Amino acid sequence: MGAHAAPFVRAPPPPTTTTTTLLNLLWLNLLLLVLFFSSTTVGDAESDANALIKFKSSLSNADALRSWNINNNNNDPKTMSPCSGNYGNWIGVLCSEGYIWGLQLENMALAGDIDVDSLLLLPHLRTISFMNNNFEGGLPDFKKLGSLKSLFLSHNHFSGQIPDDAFTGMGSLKKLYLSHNEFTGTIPSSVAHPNKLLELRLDGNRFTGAIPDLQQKDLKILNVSNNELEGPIPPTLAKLNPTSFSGNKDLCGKPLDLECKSPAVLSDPQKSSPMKIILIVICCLVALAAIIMVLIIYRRSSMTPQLGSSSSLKATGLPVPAAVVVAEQQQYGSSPDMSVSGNSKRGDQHGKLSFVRDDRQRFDLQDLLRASAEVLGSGNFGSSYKAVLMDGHAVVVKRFKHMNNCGREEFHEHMRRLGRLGHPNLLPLVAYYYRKEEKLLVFDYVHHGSLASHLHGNHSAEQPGLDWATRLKIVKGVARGLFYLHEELPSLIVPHGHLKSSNVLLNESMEPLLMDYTLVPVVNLERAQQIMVAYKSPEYAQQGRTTRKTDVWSLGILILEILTGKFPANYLIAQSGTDAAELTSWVDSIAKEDTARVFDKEMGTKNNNNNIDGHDQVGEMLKLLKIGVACCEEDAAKRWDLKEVLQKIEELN
Ligand SMILES: Nc1ncnc2c1ncn2[C@@H]1O[C@H](COP(=O)(O)OP(=O)(O)OP(=O)(O)O)[C@@H](O)[C@H]1O
Repeated sequence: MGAHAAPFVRAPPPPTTTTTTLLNLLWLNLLLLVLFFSSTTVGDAESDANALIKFKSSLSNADALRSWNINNNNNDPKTMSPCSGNYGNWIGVLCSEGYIWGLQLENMALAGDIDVDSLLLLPHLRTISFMNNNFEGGLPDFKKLGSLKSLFLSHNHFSGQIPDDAFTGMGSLKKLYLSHNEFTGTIPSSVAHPNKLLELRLDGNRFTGAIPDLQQKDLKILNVSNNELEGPIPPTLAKLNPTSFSGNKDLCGKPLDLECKSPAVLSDPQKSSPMKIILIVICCLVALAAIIMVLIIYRRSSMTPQLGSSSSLKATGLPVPAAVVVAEQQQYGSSPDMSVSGNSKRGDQHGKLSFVRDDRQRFDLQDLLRASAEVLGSGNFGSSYKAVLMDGHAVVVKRFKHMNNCGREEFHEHMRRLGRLGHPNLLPLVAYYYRKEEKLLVFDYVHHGSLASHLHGNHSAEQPGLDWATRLKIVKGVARGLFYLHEELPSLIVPHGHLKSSNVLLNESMEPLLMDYTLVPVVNLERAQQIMVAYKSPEYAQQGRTTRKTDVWSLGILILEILTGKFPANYLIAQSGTDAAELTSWVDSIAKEDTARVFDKEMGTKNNNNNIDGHDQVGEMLKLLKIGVACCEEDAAKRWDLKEVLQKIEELN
């Protein structure tokens, strides 16, 4: 018997008085420790819950916060506490390891007072979003929350002058969104204080005066458009996009094409007043002409019958664009009901789309339905339509039919979570519409089509075959987008879940954009198991489970498809829930293939001798092939993790 097994077989010697005392002390300490920890966790949860209840009590319309309730009807201790680990039991509460780190109370028609003092009782709170509500009055005193990292207050009715020191001491603030409120007066100079500021949005208010001298080096997004600002743009902002400054009274300097007048001219009232009067008269005339034009256009459009209204307008519903009806009739043989009833209780009332992004122009379902539309295709979840809005902007509306097991709040929450994501290789969600039986998700239209069509479609001058450099760029972009999803969504087992070549779109510079990502939590499980790529993985086939490495496996299949130009066998049999064995043998056949024949001929093969970059192209292609095969390792435990895969892909030339 091994030495360390001895205590279990040999009876311990009778304890002496000293050992008994020591043992008792040890037990006491242990007990105290356990009591201390349990009391702090319970205590924390309790005080967090109380803080939130206090916060809620100052709101005047908090119907949406019904789940914020300590005396929960069913007395379920889990839902009586705001957090369980990383999961928020109460709506809009973002949790990490049992602590509240964020409040995301958007689109909830909230109004009343924002009681910042009660939020002070949440020591881990770092991000607050009250976007798209009905809050009014002056800016609450958020500077009390000195460790806040993000503050999103856009699309409310906050008004009045913001105190100049409103953001003093908020050294950790990275994102500040105050767009589309009714703030007046000058922009507080304290916005220049948070030196970590990355994003500042003040557009759509009535700020006057000059833009303060923002010195933040890392400022990535600044938008002060559509205010009443004037004067020179600080030189530190000269490299930003001119649209960030458009729609103001009298801004000048770079990046605008307007030179600033010399101070002498500006300060001489004698010289400037006649000029000003002439300008004001011209502006009034232009505004009058514009109003008349708008009225004429409005009258005309209201007299024109709506497209498709006769075929599908229901008592509470909305019409379908005629183009869609015709296209769908051709596709299905009959016209499916595309009308969307507006009988829900909240943000989606009256056919309203819920926007998850602040940087997009708003439109509603009516605009979509009035738009010229075309059916793009019919996927496994439903159909996708392209709609060109009145301003020429093209969007894609995707109908999802297999999400009806997902509750309203769960869905809203998930969509808001998707709305927070932002990466150059992710197709961003713009807006969504919730109805029990079907959901609409709105994305930007991407002109260059999908990777699948580039790899397997007919090639022409407009769409030539993809060369090696482009394929490598695509692989890198896909891996980066996927890694970002994994980093941002640590609590999800399969952050993408449906990675395949038809779900990778290409923009005009051939950068890949991932789409149909992060849908596993809202798609009905049965449907997900039938069609989603994650459920075709070897681990799901063998053990009935997916893991964090399941997306790595899908990436492997995609890499092999990109390199060989061959379509993975079992995707051809859509919806059949085929077993993973087919894909495994597809991978095996590629791994065993003669290297001279395995690569898609269309990408050409250059070696050291004729490659101007001095890179051995075939050598690099072989390295990527090895990475692809390694990602497809059947045993998930042995499979590389995504970080490792990304590192290896980034090393390729
Ligand atoms: N935002 C977009 N821009 C351009 N084309 C798009 C966009 N979204 C989808 N498409 C195209 O519309 C077609 C239908 O897409 P959809 O996502 O409905 O089906 P799928 O990707 O083929 O299958 P699945 O439902 O399994 O994802 C595809 O050809 C796709 O490339």
